[in-house]
Amino acid sequence: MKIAVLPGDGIGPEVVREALKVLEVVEKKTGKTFEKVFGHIGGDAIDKFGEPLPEETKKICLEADAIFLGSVGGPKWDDLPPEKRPEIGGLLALRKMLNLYANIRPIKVYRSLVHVSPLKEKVIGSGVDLVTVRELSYGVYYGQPRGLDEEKGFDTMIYDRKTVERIARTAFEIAKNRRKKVTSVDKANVLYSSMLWRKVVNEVAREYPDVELTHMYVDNAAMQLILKPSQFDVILTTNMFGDILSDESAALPGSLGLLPSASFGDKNLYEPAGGSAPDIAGKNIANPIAQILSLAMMLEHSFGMVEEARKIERAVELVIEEGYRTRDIAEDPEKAVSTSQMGDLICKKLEEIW
Ligand SMILES: NC(=O)C1=CN([C@@H]2O[C@H](COP(=O)(O)OP(=O)(O)OC[C@H]3O[C@@H](n4cnc5c(N)ncnc54)[C@H](O)[C@@H]3O)[C@@H](O)[C@H]2O)C=CC1
Ligand SMILES: CC(C)CC(=O)C(=O)O
Ligand SMILES: [Mg+2]
Repeated sequence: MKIAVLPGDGIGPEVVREALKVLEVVEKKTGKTFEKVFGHIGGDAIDKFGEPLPEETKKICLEADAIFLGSVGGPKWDDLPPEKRPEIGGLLALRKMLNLYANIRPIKVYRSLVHVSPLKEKVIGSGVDLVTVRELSYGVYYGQPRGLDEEKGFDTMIYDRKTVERIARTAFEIAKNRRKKVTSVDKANVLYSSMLWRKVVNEVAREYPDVELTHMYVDNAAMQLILKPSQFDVILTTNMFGDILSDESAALPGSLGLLPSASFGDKNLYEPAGGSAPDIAGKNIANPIAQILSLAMMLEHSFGMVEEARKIERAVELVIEEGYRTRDIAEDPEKAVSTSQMGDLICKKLEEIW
């Protein structure tokens, strides 16, 4: 069992370190060992190799059974030409290389965090448990032609039938095992690519008569997520809309530091939904939970370790229930625990409940 570990930039190395501590507990308890091969991506790789996705990193990823990533980017590299930047030349290039077509971002609001949410208790307390299924390898982040000069910048949003069918099936399959509701989010009143999206999603829906499908325009969906988040079960959407709406969904429990993700393709990749958080990097205050829950998703989806994944989720929930908080979710920042303390607390709890 080989894992490519790419900590990346900003808070990436800090939160990956905590997740690997949790993996150590799993190894100790199960007697299974994972080979971890570390690689460089993003700004970290630019500084070391002069490019955001070096050949060595590609090789490490292709030889691994799963990829575990922190995050990339930061102000230091923002002025590089587009294709050399950590985000486009690093992360997006890696996603394309691995054909990562589906990005799964589940979010739950823990009961003990209801009051941390910026929303009123009567809105958030009614039960929020949703998953964004985001198309990850096409759409406006990849469409050609695209270009930039002093006078003009342009991108192209393209979706073809095959791509929409594939991600729609992923969403319906996930919904089958949940509350059986898919909300497909598009902008089919304006965008041609969304018109095709909606048509194809309707066709795929016929294969899943037990799953209820509704369509929603993205502007309304952004509002409904805040107004009545409990109406959503599975949100099926495009690359850019999913990027935006999933960050918004992280605001429901109160922090991006709680939102994990799994991306499925030729190889699976696991990373928190948030970025490198340069505003808090290097201070040992970032929330490691998104990275730790991404680890749980990796154990479940890449290594079939479902029980172990549930145990990690339970340990996280119990530590939160006991009142421990990193600064992003703390009512009183003075009482917040650090990144490494939160990692230790989760490890200790995991050992206790194993
Ligand atoms: N997957 C990736 O590697 C991503 C990379 N980025 C890159 O990250 C850099 C910063 O981008 P931003 O727009 O600021 O997005 P961001 O997601 O890094 O941060 C947004 C806000 O959420 C907070 N936050 C994020 N993760 C947190 C955590 N674990 N604990 C506590 N607070 C957390 C940050 O402190 C910040 O206030 C940019 O270079 C951007 O391109 C952005 C999104 C995803
Ligand atoms: C480089 C970005 C597209 C990453 C991002 O914001 C995301 O995947 O959520
Ligand atoms: Mg994003």
